[in-house]
Amino acid sequence: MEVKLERKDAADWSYRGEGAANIVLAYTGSSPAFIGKVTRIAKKERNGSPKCDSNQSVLTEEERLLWRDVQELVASPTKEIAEQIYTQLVMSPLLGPKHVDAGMRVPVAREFLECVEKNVIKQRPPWRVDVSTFDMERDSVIIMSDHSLFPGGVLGDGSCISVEIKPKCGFLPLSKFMAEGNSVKRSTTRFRMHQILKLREQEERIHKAIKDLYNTPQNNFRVFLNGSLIFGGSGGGTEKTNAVVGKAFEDMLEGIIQAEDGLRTMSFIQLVGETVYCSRVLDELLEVQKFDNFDIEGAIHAYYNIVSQPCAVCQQLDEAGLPHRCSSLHSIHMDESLKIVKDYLIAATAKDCSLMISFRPTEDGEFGSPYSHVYLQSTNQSFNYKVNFIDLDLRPLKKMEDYYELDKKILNSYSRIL
Ligand SMILES: O=P(O)(O)O[C@@H]1[C@@H](OP(=O)(O)O)[C@H](OP(=O)(O)O)[C@H](O)[C@H](OP(=O)(O)O)[C@H]1OP(=O)(O)O
Ligand SMILES: Nc1ncnc2c1ncn2[C@@H]1O[C@H](COP(=O)(O)OP(=O)(O)OP(=O)(O)O)[C@@H](O)[C@H]1O
Ligand SMILES: [Zn+2]
Repeated sequence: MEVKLERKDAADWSYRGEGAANIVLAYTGSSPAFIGKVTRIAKKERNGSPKCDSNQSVLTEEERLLWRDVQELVASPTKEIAEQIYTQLVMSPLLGPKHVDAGMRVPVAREFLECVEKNVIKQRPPWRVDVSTFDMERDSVIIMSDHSLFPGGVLGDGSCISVEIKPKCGFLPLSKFMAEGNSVKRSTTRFRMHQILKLREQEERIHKAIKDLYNTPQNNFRVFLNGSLIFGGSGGGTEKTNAVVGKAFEDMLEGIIQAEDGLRTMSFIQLVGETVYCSRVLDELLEVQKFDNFDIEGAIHAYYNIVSQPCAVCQQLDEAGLPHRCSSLHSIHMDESLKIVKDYLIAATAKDCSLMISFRPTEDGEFGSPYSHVYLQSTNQSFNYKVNFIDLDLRPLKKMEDYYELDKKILNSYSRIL
């Protein structure tokens, strides 16, 4: 596409949401090229380095080794291109191309980014504004389909309702490289244990705002009606939102779920459950999450092999006199280390991505729709649905050290409540 987003285009983009690394804006203008699209713009830490430093070379030497069988990724001249190629060539074949949209890159003027940043600042959660801002060094952004809508927009009176689910890790690790003292990992999910740590850190930080913890469903579940958030927070975490609750949510479902007052929310939840089940999309995701079959307690040793540094973990375990079987991981072939870490990082992407599932009531006599169908027995209704994975970003190799530290922190915090 031969367009560049300039300052004059900024007014056509409105805030949709954000995570730790990107801000997402929805198009509200009238250019046919952008109708039904969102843009995903990289952020950088305020007063710090970008989440992805655009001045750094795209991949480090070790990362180029790790991804050597994906030549296009290794040869990517910019981070945006690398991200897009990773989604397209690594994650999409694993999760199914039908459910993955790598988007397209569109050049942007710095003035566009500056102007959009000013326009949306009031809608951003203050705690995200405090830590991150737009990365003004970027010269392109990703444009992709708005997965909370069906292409072609809202049909007739038919509304489109979407849910966003961040499932996180769906299996319990079995790796023999996990320390005996950490056996709780075999029976309790990381998600559950991590919530305890987050709650503790949150409590320590914002004691006075404790009631927000009850009122907001973090970043694991959101609902959009015709592209507007109606349940859940827009920026992740525990911020207050304008989204509706309880009775108001029930009322909003009126045009979509044909159930009696008071029963629509339950039917809607049934619809989501049924779709997740029959699309089998979580099974596909789980398979990719299971690429992590050494657990971070095993994979970290392969990481030290790759970066050719003495293993800080073995050193600590030895100094503490803790028995472990990890030394054997330092005598494996380099190719094996590369495979362990590559698979771990692919699994990390799959453990953090989200799913967007959109529904619209099936039109009478509709034939040849490219979308799948689901039948909601409780209301005798049929819906078209589509499923998309979002946020399939490449993890930097260096993050292996953070993963190991966070794992320890989660276990320490959990052991305090046992
Ligand atoms: O480590 P986790 O499980 O806390 O996941 C991080 C997410 O936290 P949450 O889902 O809220 O627990 C975190 O999400 P939030 O900032 O909490 O919205 C990010 O998605 C982070 O990814 P990135 O490395 O910044 O691209 C995620 O980091 P990765 O582990 O996926 O690298
Ligand atoms: N293609 C899309 N269509 C509709 N909404 C989207 C799309 N992509 C992202 N969003 C919305 O924007 C939010 C932020 O996007 P995304 O998860 O990609 O950000 P991120 O910073 O990469 O997240 P993370 O914190 O996991 O790193 C999503 O939670 C979702 O609500
Ligand atoms: Zn080691």
